[in-house]
Amino acid sequence: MTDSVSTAIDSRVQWHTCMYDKKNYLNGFELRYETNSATTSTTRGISAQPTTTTTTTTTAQTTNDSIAQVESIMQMLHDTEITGGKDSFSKKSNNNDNGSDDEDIYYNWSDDDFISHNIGGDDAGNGNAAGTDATYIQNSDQMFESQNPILSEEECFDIIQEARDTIAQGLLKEQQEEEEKSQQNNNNSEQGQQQQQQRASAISNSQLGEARLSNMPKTRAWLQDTLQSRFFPLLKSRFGVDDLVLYDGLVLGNQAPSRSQPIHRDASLLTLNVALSRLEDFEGGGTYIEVLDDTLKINQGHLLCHAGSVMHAGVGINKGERWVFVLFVLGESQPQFSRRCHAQALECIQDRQLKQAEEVLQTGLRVATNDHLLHNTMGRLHLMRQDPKMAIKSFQSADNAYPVCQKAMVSIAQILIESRRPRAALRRFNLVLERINNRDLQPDSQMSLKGLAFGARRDAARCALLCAQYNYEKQQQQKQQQNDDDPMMMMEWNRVHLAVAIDRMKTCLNAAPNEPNLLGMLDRAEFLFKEAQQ
Ligand SMILES: O=C(O)CCC(=O)C(=O)O
Ligand SMILES: [Fe+2]
Repeated sequence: MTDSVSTAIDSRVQWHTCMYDKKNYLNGFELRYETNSATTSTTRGISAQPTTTTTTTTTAQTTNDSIAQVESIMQMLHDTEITGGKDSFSKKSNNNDNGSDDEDIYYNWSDDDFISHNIGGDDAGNGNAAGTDATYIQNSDQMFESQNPILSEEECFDIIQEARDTIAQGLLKEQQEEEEKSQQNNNNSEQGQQQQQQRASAISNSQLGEARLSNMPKTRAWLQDTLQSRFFPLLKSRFGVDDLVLYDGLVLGNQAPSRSQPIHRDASLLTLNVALSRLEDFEGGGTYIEVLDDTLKINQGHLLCHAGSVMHAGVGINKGERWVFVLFVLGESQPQFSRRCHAQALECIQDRQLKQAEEVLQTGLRVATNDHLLHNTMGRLHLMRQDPKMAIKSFQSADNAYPVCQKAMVSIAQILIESRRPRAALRRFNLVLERINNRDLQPDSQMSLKGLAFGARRDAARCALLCAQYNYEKQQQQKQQQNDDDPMMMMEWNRVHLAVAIDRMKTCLNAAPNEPNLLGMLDRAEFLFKEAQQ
């Protein structure tokens, strides 16, 4: 186990030293985005998995030794990031190469400088909204938004400018490499020339993307001062931590139309998000906070900061351009074992090293019993091993830890459908839809919520239809046999549940008019409903 984990770690360490290598770069991108990974496709994927590795479905016993090993590897990763962060971003003496002679102001932040958003879950402590590292920071159940700009218009402009150049250079480099490759293939052919023209126009359209701080020397130099004078004191004033190290940062640029990010937690203890564009520069956008089910939109130069483990997503825009500056900050004495274990487990799963993945997940759960992402991924792992019972247990733990997200409960319902238990599945879908409470039908609701609710309504209706059909057939048989067991009860069930199911199908048809499956289901449900009324 240790070997494979070490190999994976080597490749991640390498990623930090080689930021623009595309493969590793994407790898890092995925690590930054730890999403609620229990999805429908995972459930459907069961039959596609090789069966040779699925014979042992028992839970591997994690020994104290392997826990210690995993923990020491995670600690090593943390130390590497801390050292890397200090090397890249800490202030060097006489370093003022950002062209500005201004003495920066050492702000004294007070509560009045911020609007705070309570993300603490419900009164019973459910929700785990600030994540498992919350105990390390004060006010972890709050997100803070600055009342005033933290960066000047000029500073925002300069950062965007450098990010644009960095992204364009990256694209250019990529395209040159591709050109070299394709030139070898179709030297001077007409097709080759056409491709070159297409590439040239792609550059002039200034495709946006993300620029990493490691490729932005000017912004990095400017940050060495600004971190100490503005950002770290600000974070200390809000979260009471003073062993902060900037580990990584990016400038994200979106051009309309752009899609929302997946809901994720960051690879950070604390995250700073500074708006570089003015609100009037785009439509849509903002940062969606899952536990609030709300999108926070801040104006140019303003800042939003939160525990990295708060589930959130940058929202797509439908007009204009939106730039944000995101800084990922670590606490030197907080190695964040659980999120590191999760990231590691995802890599092991990707490499189909399921046993290793389980060991790492179990180690994470030892230190963070309430980490919903660890439970979710454990559920996925059980499904890959064709162990639906254990999967349901893990998804249930994920749901208990973070009932804000409905994906774990939907996964349970889907497992129950596959196990031919539509009535039990329907109860889970009902719970999901009760919790969503039609929020997805609001005009500004998130696409991900819309998608999840659409699926839950459709599948709930399908389950109700299956049960109603069963009741109907039973009633018909009993009529023939003149054996009056209790058809009234069954018809009462059909009346109540089909009415709800028909309503749900109609709601789905509003979003997907003329969808043939839904129309067929609706037809059948209306017939059964009429029969139940007689
Ligand atoms: O676009 C935003 O507001 C959020 C960006 C973000 O969450 C990220 O890049 O990790
Ligand atoms: Fe993020």
